[in-house]
Amino acid sequence: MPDRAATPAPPALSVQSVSHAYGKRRALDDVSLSVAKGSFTALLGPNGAGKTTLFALVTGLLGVQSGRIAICGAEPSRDGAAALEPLGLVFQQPTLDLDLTVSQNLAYFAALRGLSRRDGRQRAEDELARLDMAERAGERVRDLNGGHRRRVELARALLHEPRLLLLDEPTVGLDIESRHRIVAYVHDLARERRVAVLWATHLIDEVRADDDLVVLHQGGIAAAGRSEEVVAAAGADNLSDAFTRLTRRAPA
Ligand SMILES: Nc1ncnc2c1ncn2[C@@H]1O[C@H](COP(=O)(O)OP(=O)(O)OP(=O)(O)O)[C@@H](O)[C@H]1O
Repeated sequence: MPDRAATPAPPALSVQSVSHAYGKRRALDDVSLSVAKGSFTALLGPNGAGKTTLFALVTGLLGVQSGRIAICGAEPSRDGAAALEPLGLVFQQPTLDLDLTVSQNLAYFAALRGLSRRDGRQRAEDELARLDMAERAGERVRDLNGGHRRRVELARALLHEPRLLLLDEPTVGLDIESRHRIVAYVHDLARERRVAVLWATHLIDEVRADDDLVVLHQGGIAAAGRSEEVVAAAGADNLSDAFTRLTRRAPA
């Protein structure tokens, strides 16, 4: 009998040798990375590095041209939409219905995810409470500020208890306090609730020394590892210096 205990669980996200081109424009070139359960992995890259393209491939918005992408061991391109079930998403652009209340937005999404009304309501209450948003449940999204809207999007992404959470530049346009709050909340999610997080950003101060880090530049991986190790390997004093060194080459 094979020893099942000896088989390690697959990572929450595995990207192997993925390349992608828009016509002749190569956006990703042989990218490999993985995100383990409980890891906060920062995908750090300047504008145009390929972060959004990578997210579009992982979420199935773009078809995989070459390489392999697996979510908790299942490949959407091979296993179909069911492979996307462990995935929670916060897109770069807000996608809430402004004319619905917070609760209505969450109830709609819970139904899409197949939760019963009762479970959906309970999950929404739990996530809103964790985000200090319980008292806003009955307000129209249009009346919320940007930071509160982002918290609702985060609650929505967590309703079905995803094992892998992807966030594409989720703090763009937020004030400093709201940014810090979201950054801290998602770090806690990874550490305490063991969610695997892939956080795309171009903002260095969102990355902590003990985060896992992938530096993407011109469609390729310029460095990867524990953030403090990437800094040391680049011979830099801090992540800002390391990032400057690693992304010095001018865009092609
Ligand atoms: N639909 C498209 N058609 C053609 N080229 C594209 C398309 N989308 C992206 N690109 C190009 O692919 C490259 C990677 O873009 P991508 O949006 O993935 O980078 P990014 O790191 O997310 O940047 P940003 O932070 O500006 O969104 C860029 O050179 C971009 O111009």
